Amino acid sequence: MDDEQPIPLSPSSGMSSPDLGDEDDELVCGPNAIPLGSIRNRGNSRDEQQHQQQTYYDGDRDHSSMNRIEVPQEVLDACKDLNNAVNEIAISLEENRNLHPITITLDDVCVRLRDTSSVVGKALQKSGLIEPAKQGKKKVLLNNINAAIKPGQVCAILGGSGSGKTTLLNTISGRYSRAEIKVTGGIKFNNLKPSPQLIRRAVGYVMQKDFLLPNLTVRESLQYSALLRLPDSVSKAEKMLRVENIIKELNLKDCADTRVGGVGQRGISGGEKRRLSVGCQLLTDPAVMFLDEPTSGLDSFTSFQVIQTLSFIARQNRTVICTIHQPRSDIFKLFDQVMLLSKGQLVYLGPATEMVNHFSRLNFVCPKLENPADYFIDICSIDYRNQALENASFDRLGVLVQGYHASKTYTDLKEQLSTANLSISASQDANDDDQLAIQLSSTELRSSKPFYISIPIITGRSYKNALRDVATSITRVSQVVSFGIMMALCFLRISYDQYGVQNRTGFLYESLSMIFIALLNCVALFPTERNLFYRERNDGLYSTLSFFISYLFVEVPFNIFGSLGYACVTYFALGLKHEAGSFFVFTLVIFTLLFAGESVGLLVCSLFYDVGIATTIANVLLSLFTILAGFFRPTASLPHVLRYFNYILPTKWAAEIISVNELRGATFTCPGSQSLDGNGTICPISTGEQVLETYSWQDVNMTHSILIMVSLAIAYRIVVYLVLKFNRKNVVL
Ligand SMILES: Nc1ncnc2c1ncn2[C@@H]1O[C@H](COP(=O)(O)OP(=O)(O)OP(=O)(O)O)[C@@H](O)[C@H]1O
Repeated sequence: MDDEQPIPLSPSSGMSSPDLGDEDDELVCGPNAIPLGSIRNRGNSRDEQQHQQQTYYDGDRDHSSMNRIEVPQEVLDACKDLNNAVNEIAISLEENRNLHPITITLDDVCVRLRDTSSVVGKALQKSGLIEPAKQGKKKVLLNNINAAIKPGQVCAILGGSGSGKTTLLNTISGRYSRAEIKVTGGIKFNNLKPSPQLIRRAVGYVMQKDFLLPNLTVRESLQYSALLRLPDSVSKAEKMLRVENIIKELNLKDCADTRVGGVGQRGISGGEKRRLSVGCQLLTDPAVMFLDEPTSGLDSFTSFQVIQTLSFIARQNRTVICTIHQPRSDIFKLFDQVMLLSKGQLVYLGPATEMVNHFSRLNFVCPKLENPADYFIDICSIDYRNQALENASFDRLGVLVQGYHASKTYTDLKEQLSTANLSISASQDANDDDQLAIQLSSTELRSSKPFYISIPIITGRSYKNALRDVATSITRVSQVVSFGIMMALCFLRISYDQYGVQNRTGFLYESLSMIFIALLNCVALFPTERNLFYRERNDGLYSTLSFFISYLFVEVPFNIFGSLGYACVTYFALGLKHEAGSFFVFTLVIFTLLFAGESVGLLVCSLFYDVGIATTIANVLLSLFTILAGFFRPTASLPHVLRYFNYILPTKWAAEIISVNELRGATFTCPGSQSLDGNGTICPISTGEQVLETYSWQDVNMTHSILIMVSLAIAYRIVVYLVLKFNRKNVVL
């Protein structure tokens, strides 16, 4: 490996930008002095390294003297020392980089959907009232897959839509729900049968979609990823060095300090995003990499570059498996092995270069000018346009599968698998996990970081991402404050006459809208963080609790600023009760409403992946929250079911607290026509208690209600935590 020559990552990289091993683009002094890739490419001789440094320094001195700038000898010495230290780390990292090659074998692997229909569902299906669910049919997703996938090669899983590519990739990488899917047969890594949990911790998996934080740069994304993925035994300097190395190896140098970008925000290109996602996984130097549709959504040139990158990383003794829809012909040539699937069956597994001959032997000759990948996928696909075409395509598939089973490639493979089987136990053994773990390097096996380490990292990352987006951050706080300004303009200087009664209750009711504002904010901002969290939790980087607490750390300050801003703007402009205690209670209620609204937002976003569905459901819920708060219909007059429901609404408690807070002890006048007697003596409402009585709030115990409101807000958040932790159904893998 040490003698490997660099492979240009793109056709252009060799021309316009320097190659991986290019001397000129390396810094001599600084944290990224000698990237690992370039050391490997040059060989590991320290003398050679020192010689190169000396040459550079000599050159530098000449240059300095040309410009008549005297660099003090101590500075040069210090620089040299620093550089040597960095090189020492780089060389030791490289020497420790001991990738253990992994061969993956699949032995009669079958994947079926479990019957997860409920008792009611089954009864309805039986009665014919509803269509039988796919699960109810125990659908076979993959049928008797046998394979051996070797290191140092790119194995591409090809097939039409729905042929089972992603299912196969997820099955091999241990990313499936046991409750939904039943896997039989042997999935072995170096003839060991590790548990899906160990596989998930050991392999790199790049999903179809890139989940990255839009306001971080490429370098920062990798740095945070390194801090989360690499074990604490690796020093921070080493982690950063790995990042620089990945930037270089994946040709991300030009965009290293560019923000990733997101919806409506310019950032790096789609291909660079893909490479960044690959880079995040490569940080732990995994011996096995899985990639689901790494070229999806990319133009053909960028797709080519991405597959070239995969070819490059596979040559570092890695086992690289990717699914791909329809590769163009020059991409097809980059694959070493191809697995062709149709309807969950293996139609071919072998070298890409052998495919044309194999299918020709079966009388399926690829036309000269046609892309072989297109041709092979076409002949395997099932044509459902009419019964005759469907039957014909199933017959053709039968011939292709039989032809593959009769081929020498298949016979050799079966022989290889049966020999391997003799030496291992048929069932998964805990020992296999231990043995495979020994074969993997210490950095390769990811383990969940304790919360006291992960929380500061995730929180720092979220803050950076949130504060960089100045417009969103300002909007987040100013939305609440702006609403306060609007309220202040509408209800400016509320008097203590009869109009003041209505204006007060109107303003207090409107203040409950805080719950909506928080919800809308959450639905707009949380999904990006959630998707990254799902991905990183799947990678086993940290726990739900760490994410949950770090989200609180980011959210609570925004809510504090927002509630204080709203209270300051409205309280004095409207002339509400001039008491410090009342101001504090009002602010606390607003804060709790924001917190509860955010909880509802988090809850629906955790339950429903689709933002549209989440928003609709949350809006319906929140309308109920405000309608049932008590301003329209007192709790006591509600039907029984709604009354109990009412008790678990923070808005009910918030409404009575802010009303009692403002109205208890208040007195109202009724000048002139506002009075019942016409001369201002008998007022329709003369005390705040009278107003409270109309809502049945006259006996409210403030301490009691505040405690319930705060407890409910906390309880909502705990429900959010439990849903985030246990509901993994909508998690996109
Ligand atoms: N959890 C599941 N529940 C129901 N059906 C499933 C499930 N997982 C996979 N399938 C079905 O299995 C088949 C294979 O799906 P898979 O996603 O593996 O196909 P694919 O080849 O990756 O397709 P595409 O290229 O369109 O992504 C499809 O018919 C799909 O509907």
